[in-house]
Amino acid sequence: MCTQETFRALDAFEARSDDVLLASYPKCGSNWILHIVSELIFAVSKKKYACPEFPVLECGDAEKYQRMKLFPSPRILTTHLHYDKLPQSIFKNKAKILVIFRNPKDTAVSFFHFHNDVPDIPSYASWDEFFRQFIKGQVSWGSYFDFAINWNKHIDDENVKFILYEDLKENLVVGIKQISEFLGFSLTDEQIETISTQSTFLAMRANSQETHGAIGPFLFRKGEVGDWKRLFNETQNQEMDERFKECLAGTSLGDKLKYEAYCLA
Ligand SMILES: Nc1ncnc2c1ncn2[C@@H]1O[C@H](COP(=O)(O)OS(=O)(=O)O)[C@@H](OP(=O)(O)O)[C@H]1O
Repeated sequence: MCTQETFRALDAFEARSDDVLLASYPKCGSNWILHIVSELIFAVSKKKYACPEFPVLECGDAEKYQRMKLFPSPRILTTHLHYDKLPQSIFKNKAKILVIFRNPKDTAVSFFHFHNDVPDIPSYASWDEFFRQFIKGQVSWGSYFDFAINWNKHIDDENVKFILYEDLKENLVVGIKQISEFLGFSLTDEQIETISTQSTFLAMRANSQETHGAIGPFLFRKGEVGDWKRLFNETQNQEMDERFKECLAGTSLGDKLKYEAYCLA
């Protein structure tokens, strides 16, 4: 899905100031935010947002970026690339960036199920095997913690807004309002309510075959906070807690992730 040619071509990708980039480690909720931002754009422009390309910026053939030059604005781009691998034009041209984070334990569990549920991607022998690789950062798109450490340095950057999956679960209306304000949109409370109703897990899962094809039900699997409790054993909990402490405790992002609330049993 990410060839060397595509990566080389990506370096020359020309971002626009009205592009919206959704940056996240895999399984942190990028399809959720993509849906919300698409609906916000629809509410303000009355034009259904349709992306003719697979939305993940780094996936696809090397000619993809040429074709993308023809897309009307605003374009929504998603990426799982680490900060230092993003094309420079995103920063130079001041595209808006939403960075989506989710607690590392639920992220790992979601990632494991995705690998083992979806027929066309490699599966792991067991959860224990996946956990070992996840902690070492030897999974697709690398280490969750490296991704987080890099983004933590940019949490206060202009044109960047961090969103927490768990905050959205707690209060979707407030979350959508914040995203809308960050993007400079002005919507009524009623419009925000409508988008919120269409963006719940149940609503998105019910539509998932239509919106995402056969992969839909795997992508919209459970949508819960705390699912990690079913898979993590005591040693794995300790290992993840240690890693969090080493990498993120006391940082701005570490505080924002509310690890105590969401990751301690
Ligand atoms: N509306 C809504 N509400 C709550 N949770 C939601 C929603 N939409 C997607 N999800 C959950 O997000 C997880 C998938 O993350 P991504 O979309 O980032 O996956 S991917 O990396 O692009 O494959 C995956 O998490 P798990 O269910 O825990 O596996 C999805 O269910």
